[in-house]
Amino acid sequence: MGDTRTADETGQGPGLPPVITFREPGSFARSVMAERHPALIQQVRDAFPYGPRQLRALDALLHEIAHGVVEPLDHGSPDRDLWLEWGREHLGRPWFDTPFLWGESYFYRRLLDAVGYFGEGPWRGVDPFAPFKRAELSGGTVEEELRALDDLVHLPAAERASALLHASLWGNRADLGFRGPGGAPEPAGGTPAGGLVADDGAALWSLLPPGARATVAVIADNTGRELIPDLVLVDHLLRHGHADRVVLHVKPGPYYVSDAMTADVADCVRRLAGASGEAGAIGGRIREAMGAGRLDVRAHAFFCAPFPYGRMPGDLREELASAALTILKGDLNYRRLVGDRLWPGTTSFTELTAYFPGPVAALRTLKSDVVVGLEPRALEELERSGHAWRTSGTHALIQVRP
Ligand SMILES: O=P(O)(O)OC[C@@]1(O)O[C@H](CO)[C@@H](O)[C@@H]1O
Repeated sequence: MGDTRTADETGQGPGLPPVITFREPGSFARSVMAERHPALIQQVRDAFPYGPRQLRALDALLHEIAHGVVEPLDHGSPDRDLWLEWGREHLGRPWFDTPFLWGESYFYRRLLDAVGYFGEGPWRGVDPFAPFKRAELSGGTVEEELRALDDLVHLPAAERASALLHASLWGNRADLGFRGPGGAPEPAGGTPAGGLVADDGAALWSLLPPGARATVAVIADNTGRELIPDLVLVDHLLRHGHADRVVLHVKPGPYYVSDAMTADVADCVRRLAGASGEAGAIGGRIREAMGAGRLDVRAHAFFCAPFPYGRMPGDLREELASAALTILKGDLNYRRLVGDRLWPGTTSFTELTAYFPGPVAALRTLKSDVVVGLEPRALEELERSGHAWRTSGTHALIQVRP
């Protein structure tokens, strides 16, 4: 069957670089659908004593991805109609023909259907990724990272601020979806292996002068080893007057394995508050800030939608417009911010994000092909390195559009 979709429907409009799909043999996106997703289905299958219904549904999803076409959500799924609309151009086609962003999002939504997350049965509301999140939170690496906070207490404020910003940035490297079979190995802990390919850290701090009574929005990404340093940074912003109020935006449901939901925020705050030393003190202050409404948690449905931020609904746009700065964490948020396309690396970050309702800072380790805003010389050097710098999580960036 020929492709009868219009340029608009495929996202391959004139003048724009192609939208990334799973089609390209050897591409990173293809490896996600061909290897990472099947491995994840297996991991979830192994982590729970599911009944025959869930097991059959997981096997069917696995088979559908490899051999079938994209099927709609189950009858009775609360958002079936919404996804019928969102998937108008993709349902009934092979999974590998869908855009990377849409197909990946829909995969996670289908996984939730398969395990009965929205169903009427006993598995309703049981996060299929909870065992992985829990193991990370109680592991030795988090323990070490919490203890390391004691070393920062005596640093001058500016140095501490910079260290905490970088901890939040590199926390994005600790991504549960990024490990295990089908995922690139997590770079060894400790110091980052690569460097920053862009560093607008100074511009970020200049947008948050102490005492400005600003609201800062943080669009969170992963829980655990990423959300903990995010919360530590939030504490610093509130404590040192860089922000008067912080709104932490999390996902309304399980997504991309380790993405933070409200329950995960609660677990991370509990983990911090239960620790000794500086970590415990930060945990106590975060609890207090939440109780006083100085740290608000929101879980807007759009954060699990398969679209770039250019399509954000009016209420979210209005909310972000009122922030002095939106800090946007992680790789997927970056893809959604600039558009999941094969942009030339030197495309202007400022121009691509001009639509965003207010000043925005992207904090992201590089874990997919999309990157913009690089200096031509830096890009040349990276390309010459022969290293998988775009996808391996060894490099990171801080990009700001004031
Ligand atoms: O948004 P995050 O947590 O930084 O990264 C999510 C991620 O691991 O998932 C996708 C592949 O599954 C990639 O685009 C990206 O690297």
